Amino acid sequence: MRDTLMVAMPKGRIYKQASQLFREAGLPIPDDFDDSRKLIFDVPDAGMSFIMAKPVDVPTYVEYGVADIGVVGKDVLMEENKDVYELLDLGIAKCRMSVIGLPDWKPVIHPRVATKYPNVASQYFRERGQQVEVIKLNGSIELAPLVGLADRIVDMVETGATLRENGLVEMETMFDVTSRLIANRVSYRMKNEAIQALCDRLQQTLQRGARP
Ligand SMILES: Nc1ncnc2c1ncn2[C@@H]1O[C@H](COP(=O)(O)OP(=O)(O)OP(=O)(O)O)[C@@H](O)[C@H]1O
Ligand SMILES: O=P(O)(O)OC[C@H]1O[C@H](OP(=O)(O)OP(=O)(O)O)[C@H](O)[C@@H]1O
Repeated sequence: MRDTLMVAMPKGRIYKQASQLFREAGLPIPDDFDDSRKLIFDVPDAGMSFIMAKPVDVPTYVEYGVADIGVVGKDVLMEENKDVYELLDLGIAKCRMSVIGLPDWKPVIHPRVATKYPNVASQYFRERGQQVEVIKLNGSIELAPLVGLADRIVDMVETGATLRENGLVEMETMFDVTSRLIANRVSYRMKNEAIQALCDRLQQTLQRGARP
């Protein structure tokens, strides 16, 4: 097995906060990674390499052991349901998963629910004994109730700006979301010392309150 610790980082909105947290923990991600189009970065001094993945793909890279550890939102972790260890709540990229609708929405027998998270949504309504038809979309989810594609949506809310600007309301908060550190099951055993050391450094940084 490789000695280098391979870390799957999500591109996009989590990356900025995750890379800042890693740096605060003394794990040297060079600044020039931030604006680069490169997908693999080696940091030999730290014995680490980073791969830049689409957020939804991070659990896949970790499950297959291409990456030993990864950073991913709890939303994606629940939706993808991969066979990985969840090691640490990093407390970054905070938002929430909610059921959203138009303010004048009236209950219907078999509502249509549009979402990027069909597994999470299906499970949520199933557990509540509510029969719904889940429609998978890939973005601009708030559009669906506005144009009559769906009665409700399940989506992320952070500032609430998207809801306000589109005249939608949060009907139920399903769960809070932050980013998590995850590990491949075999790597966790074979590289336990290195993974545990990294985990400890991140945890100490979080406890120092350097991060939210
Ligand atoms: N306001 C927000 N909306 C959506 N996700 C958020 C928000 N704030 C934090 N997050 C976190 O960021 C992750 C999504 O990051 P990002 O938007 O960069 O990726 P993405 O969903 O692949 O985006 P896109 O498909 O638009 O490129 C989510 O999994 C979630 O954990
Ligand atoms: O509460 P807010 O701060 O407005 O954030 C929530 C919005 O941000 C996300 O969309 P994103 O920007 O990722 O675009 P998308 O619609 O293409 O997924 C999410 O899907 C909401 O639409």
